[in-house]
Amino acid sequence: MDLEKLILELFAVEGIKFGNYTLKSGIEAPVYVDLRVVISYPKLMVEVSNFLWEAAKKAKGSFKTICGVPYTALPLATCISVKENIPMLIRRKEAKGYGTKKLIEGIFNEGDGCLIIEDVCTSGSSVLDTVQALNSVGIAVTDAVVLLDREQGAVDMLKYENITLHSICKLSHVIEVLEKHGKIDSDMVSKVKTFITENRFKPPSSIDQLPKKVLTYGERSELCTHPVTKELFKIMHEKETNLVVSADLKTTKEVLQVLKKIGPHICMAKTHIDIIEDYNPEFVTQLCEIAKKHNFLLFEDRKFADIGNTVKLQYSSGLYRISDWAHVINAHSVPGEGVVKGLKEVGLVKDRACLLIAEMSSLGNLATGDYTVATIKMAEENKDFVVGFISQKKLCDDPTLVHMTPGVKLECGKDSLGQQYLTPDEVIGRRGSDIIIVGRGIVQAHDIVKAAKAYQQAGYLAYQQLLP
Ligand SMILES: O=c1ccn([C@@H]2O[C@H](COP(=O)(O)O)[C@@H](O)[C@H]2O)c(=O)[nH]1
Repeated sequence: MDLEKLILELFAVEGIKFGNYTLKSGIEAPVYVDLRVVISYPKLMVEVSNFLWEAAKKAKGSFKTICGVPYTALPLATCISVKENIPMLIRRKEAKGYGTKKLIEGIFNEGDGCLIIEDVCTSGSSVLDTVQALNSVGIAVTDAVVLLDREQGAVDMLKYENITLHSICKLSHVIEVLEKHGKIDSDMVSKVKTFITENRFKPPSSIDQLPKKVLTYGERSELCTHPVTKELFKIMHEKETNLVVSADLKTTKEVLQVLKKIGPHICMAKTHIDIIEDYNPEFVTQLCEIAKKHNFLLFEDRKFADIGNTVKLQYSSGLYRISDWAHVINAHSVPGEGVVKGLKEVGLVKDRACLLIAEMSSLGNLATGDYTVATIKMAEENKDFVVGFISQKKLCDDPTLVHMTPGVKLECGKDSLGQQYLTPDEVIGRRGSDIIIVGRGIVQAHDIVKAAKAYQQAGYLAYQQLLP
């Protein structure tokens, strides 16, 4: 079967449909691709998998196994595995809560290469989720093959993560073939073409794409109009640090002791106030005194995630009265813009600031793809209060928005509960984030001052190397 015939068959079984569709992201689209239908047409499924295997021959990296992106590509990978006698791995969407708790099923050795099999790519985020799961158990991925590339940014997004995407056909070719065979008219062709160009996901800035002149923290402070970011960049510039410590300790004494010792090396201290067992208002008074003395800001990592009215109360009232002392708080965007509006009603008059959680460091988290894109938009539309992101990389080029990255240690790795660590050099130097957030790497160190200095130096050096 040639490619043209394959496209016509996929259209005939309604794997590709035209009309008005609302996509998962809420975007209205004139075309809908749902290749789940192929499992009902075994011969077609075999044809699709043959095409995928042909594309796999273009892979530059070597691979010993293949892995289909769940769920639609699982049967396609199975067909290839059986026909080509190549071992397969299965990625569980959630690690089992019982038995072996494996995230990746199948036999492999650390360092093995794996080829990703996918049916359709839009932003590439589903492929990336599978890559991350494989990487977390030591499997390397360099290439992915996909039947249909919707041409909405997946190639660039994956390239940014060092994955080469090989597609069998692109959406623009599909519509040309269908028009040629009288299946759709020219109006539909131009609608789909417009849709493709207007709905492209942009990859985050990589180091090669950073503006030629990287602004210094001092210059960024000058550009900021929000008092918190103005102050934060000024502190970072003056103290020569992009380090935030996460003081995740259970007693007021421990938190205060740590901050007294490492205060000179940080630009901000992050708390989880509800971890503290002997909380009292006097603690906050002392916290503020230390912050003032050592010139750092306070960030309560409360991760608000409720309707506007509730977060307003949680922020202003209760035992902790967070808005009275925390310069910065953060929120999930999952409830919609109401969460920002509610927090803003409390925080704006006090010159407080909010970060939106656009990405997370933990394995298998859902803050990816369209969710991250929508979160960036929410931040950009609320810049009077939202001053940046919790993210794993730089997400937008606006120098007045700050990117803060948790999950940092001097060596890459993970903990037993899904936390994933990147190095300061990777986070600041390669991924273009502004701030490293370090918890256990410092507070559980034998010598916390020595550890804080090491993180301060590593983070700041990575930043300096970006400067012209
Ligand atoms: O995606 C996220 C968001 C927040 N955190 C928080 O950062 C620290 C990290 O602590 P480590 O000891 O360095 O792992 C912790 O307070 C988390 O709640 C995160 O890790 N990932």
